[in-house]
Amino acid sequence: MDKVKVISSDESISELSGHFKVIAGPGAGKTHWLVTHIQNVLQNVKELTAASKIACITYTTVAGEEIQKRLGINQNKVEVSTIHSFLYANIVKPYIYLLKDDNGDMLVNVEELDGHDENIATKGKIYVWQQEARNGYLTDKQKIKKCLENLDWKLEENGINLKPRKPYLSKIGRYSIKSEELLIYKRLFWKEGVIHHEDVIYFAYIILEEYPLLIDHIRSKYPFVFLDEFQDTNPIQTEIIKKLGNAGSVIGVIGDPAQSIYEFQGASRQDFISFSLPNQTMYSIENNRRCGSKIVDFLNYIRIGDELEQKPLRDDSEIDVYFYECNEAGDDNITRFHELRSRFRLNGDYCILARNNDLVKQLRNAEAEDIWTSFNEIDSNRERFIKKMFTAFKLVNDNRQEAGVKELIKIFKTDKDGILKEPFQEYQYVSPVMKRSLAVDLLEFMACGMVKFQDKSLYEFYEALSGLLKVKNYGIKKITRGRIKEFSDSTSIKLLLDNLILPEEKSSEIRTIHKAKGMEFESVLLYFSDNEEVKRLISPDISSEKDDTRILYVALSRAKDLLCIACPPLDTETKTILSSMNLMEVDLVMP
Ligand SMILES: Nc1ncnc2c1ncn2[C@@H]1O[C@H](COP(=O)(O)OP(=O)(O)OP(=O)(O)O)[C@@H](O)[C@H]1O
Repeated sequence: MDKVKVISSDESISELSGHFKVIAGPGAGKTHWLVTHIQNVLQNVKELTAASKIACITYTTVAGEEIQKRLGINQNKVEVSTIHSFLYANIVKPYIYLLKDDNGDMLVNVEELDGHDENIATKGKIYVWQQEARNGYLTDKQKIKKCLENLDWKLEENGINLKPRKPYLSKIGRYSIKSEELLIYKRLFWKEGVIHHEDVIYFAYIILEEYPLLIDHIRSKYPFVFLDEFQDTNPIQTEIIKKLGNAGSVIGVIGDPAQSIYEFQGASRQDFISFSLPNQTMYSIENNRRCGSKIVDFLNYIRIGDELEQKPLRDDSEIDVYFYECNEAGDDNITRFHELRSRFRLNGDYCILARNNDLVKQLRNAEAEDIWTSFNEIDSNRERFIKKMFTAFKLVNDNRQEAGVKELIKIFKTDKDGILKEPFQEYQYVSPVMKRSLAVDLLEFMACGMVKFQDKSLYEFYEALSGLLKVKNYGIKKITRGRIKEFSDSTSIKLLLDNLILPEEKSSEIRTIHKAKGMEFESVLLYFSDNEEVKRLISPDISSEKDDTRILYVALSRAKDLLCIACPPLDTETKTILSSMNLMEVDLVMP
């Protein structure tokens, strides 16, 4: 095995022109190290020319924004982006026109292509698909929808195949949906210029396979490519990065195998562990600068069996790890966590974490029913339009102004001549500059009016919006009758906002564990909905093929000072075991 050099997050490495891999646990300072390393490369290497840049790939846009901020927003020699944005901008957008279908036509409608989007299996889409795939004998529409909305590309020995994320999803009654049929579904979207998030990686791979000379072009544009959170890379992405490395770019990957939590998207901790390029140097950072010492001890217990044991560096935080019992998600359970925070005079940021979106909704007291799916079923154009508006509103509330404006600009979807699409009225032209100006107007409209609209209906909001756009000489189609009228009359703005959970949220206090990846909070409450989670806490398996223990580990390691776990009712034996693990029960110690 390669020799691993132990470094600290303050330590620069001297070899700047070779491939490297850094393995470090939570709170080790990986981001801090990466930013320093980039600065080091900028100052000291000669491979960077006027025409080339460092690519810094982060897992989320929020993480990228943080790195960009630390580098300085004017730092234009570094391109910070997610892997999807990087591959889209450098490979897919400029070269997808090269890919042809069996008839020699372009595989994707390039004129309509505008970023990537969800592939929502509406009733209309399923109908057209069944006509084209001649599989009208499949009757369970719910199952069909679930399968079509869970497709992903898998790298297998015979190439890349399109499959549902779980094999059982392709079983509809006594039939199985075949992969050719799934491709027909994808092509329906591609013909409209809509490519899915996962299609970006697929297309990038296929383009580079068919046109290998392009790799040299990308290598010369990006002589250095650094990837953070590489434990969650998917195999196709890994292959693309290897191609770049073998072509001559210096590849540096950073991550923690114990925090690999995207198995459902094809990531595996083993891929990170075995990722290797010629003469790659391995480093590890063993310190934990984030968490108090008792939390680090507890994290080491969960990580047992792994090579890395963390050393706590903070000597100013010695709060125990706590647990308490609760019946179900609700305000009461959260109140006890806040009591504990005030007992320790912790009034900084906090986060309440749960395993999935349904639990998050319960904890937020939001409706579990998916109101946005119903909206989409009834009127997908208006749903897209309103969803993007509300997403932008939430982004701005999260202090992400530029991301909010970008999101809003997307509601002005046009054809190649700049003519707006539904729900805008026909024959209205909009220029790119005008789109931005309208986006800013809409943001202002929401910033000033959203509080007043909270309890109003979607219909009233839409009417007010229509009035605003009219003043700017743009019209959206009126809602007059039918199911959309009923839906918009009976749905409040508050309900829509509460049920809109963004893929990345910076400031929401209650979120899924996956959305807390890479973040830290003064206090963390981890909410367990069933006893299986407690069993996992007692008998963790960090190296398992399944992600469960690692998801738990990611959650626990977000806490800087206070870590508390809310469990379902426990039997005496379990409580005794938890105490022997140095977990303190809140009721017993609270006054
Ligand atoms: N050299 C350093 N000096 C002072 N503080 C540091 C240093 N390195 C990191 N930190 C602080 O330690 C904390 C953890 O750092 P960071 O978020 O980079 O960890 P990480 O390794 O990316 O963790 P995770 O894997 O959990 O995302 C942050 O609050 C960061 O500001």
